[in-house]
Amino acid sequence: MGGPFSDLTETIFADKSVLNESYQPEEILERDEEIDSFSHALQDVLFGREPENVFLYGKAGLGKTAVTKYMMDELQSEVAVREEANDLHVHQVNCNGKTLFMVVRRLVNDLLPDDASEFPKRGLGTGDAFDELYAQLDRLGGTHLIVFDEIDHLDDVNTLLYELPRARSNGHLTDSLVGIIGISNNYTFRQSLSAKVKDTLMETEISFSPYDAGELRRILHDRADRAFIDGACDDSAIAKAAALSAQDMGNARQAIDLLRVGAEVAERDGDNVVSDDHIEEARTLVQRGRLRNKIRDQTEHAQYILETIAKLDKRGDVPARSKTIQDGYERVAEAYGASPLTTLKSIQDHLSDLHMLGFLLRHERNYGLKGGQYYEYELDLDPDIVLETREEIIDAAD
Ligand SMILES: Nc1ncnc2c1ncn2[C@@H]1O[C@H](COP(=O)(O)OP(=O)(O)OP(=O)(O)O)[C@@H](O)[C@H]1O
Repeated sequence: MGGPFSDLTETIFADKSVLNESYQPEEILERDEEIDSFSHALQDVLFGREPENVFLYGKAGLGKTAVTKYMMDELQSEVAVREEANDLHVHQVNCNGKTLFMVVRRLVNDLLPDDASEFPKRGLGTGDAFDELYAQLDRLGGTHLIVFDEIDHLDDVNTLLYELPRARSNGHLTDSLVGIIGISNNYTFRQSLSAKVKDTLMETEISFSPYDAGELRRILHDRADRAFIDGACDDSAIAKAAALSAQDMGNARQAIDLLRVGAEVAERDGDNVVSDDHIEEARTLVQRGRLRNKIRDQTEHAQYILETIAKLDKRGDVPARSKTIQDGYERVAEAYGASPLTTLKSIQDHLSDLHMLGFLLRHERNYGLKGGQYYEYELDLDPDIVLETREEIIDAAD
């Protein structure tokens, strides 16, 4: 008798890692113009001059990170064979959830020699961290490109963008050159900068637009050729994954996810070719996965409220008024041993946030002759997803 794995003799994958999030494609497709502007902005690096600052804008999954990584690798190889070019150092920091001090400190710690002690978390200020950063950049010398991912999340971004580009002219840097690469999902980021920074920040802006179905098809074909053994993926499956993602934000990450999950479904079913049907099933699974993550990201009380509305939904008691939801919410919170928020207003604020985030539908009602209005709410997603996700969270906490 065979064990649980003994039936698994065949696989449709030649190299499944090609479909992983961490895979860096050797070739970037369909982004020639963006790569062109990027090379222009950075060309000074090859001549030992200070590069322009570069800001990349675009929604999720449009290739900003992949293009940046590709450009940095290409620039490194080119610098290696150019006499006029300085040594090139590339540093990367994600700004999400960090203060300016934390970001500068992170850069300092990445730059410090291995045997040096870390820059302290407490006791020194942002100015000290900048001084140490300049000292380390100069110690290493050469050209430094610093990639600030999710730069729009940084508090006090104006100080960063005022300080760093001027470090040389202000005499803080003498032996090194520095260029900033900022990545942001938010197209209005530039408008939010102070006038002083806007006027003086010399930068090239590159905006990444959503991929259309044809572009996504070519990106997926290229991946599929590497990921699958010959003939293991129908062209129509690729066209379907591309079309679905093009309709929904033109996100390449989503398209690749659909292909990977579709292939897993095919494997699970013992089919040796990935077809449209597998992609269709993958669509539901990927959507559910995304919703689960979105629910997990909510605060504890917002999750209690979602759970309450899911339970009301199962009983057929929706749409429901905020007072009804509050009553149910109090029971749910207490069942988890939490003290419920006490005011109706705080529940209404949560309901309004959850509506804005797309979890809830909101219906405006009138009191009739008395005049005045109120709202009723119901879930805009399958209540089972909410209840299952809550169970998973509780099980994991046990
Ligand atoms: N033009 C492309 N050619 C090949 N692969 C691509 C291309 N664009 C995106 N990808 C792939 O799609 C996925 C998402 O791309 P990437 O991480 O670069 O997006 P992003 O714009 O940085 O999004 P986010 O803001 O969510 O980080 C990655 O796996 C990446 O390799």
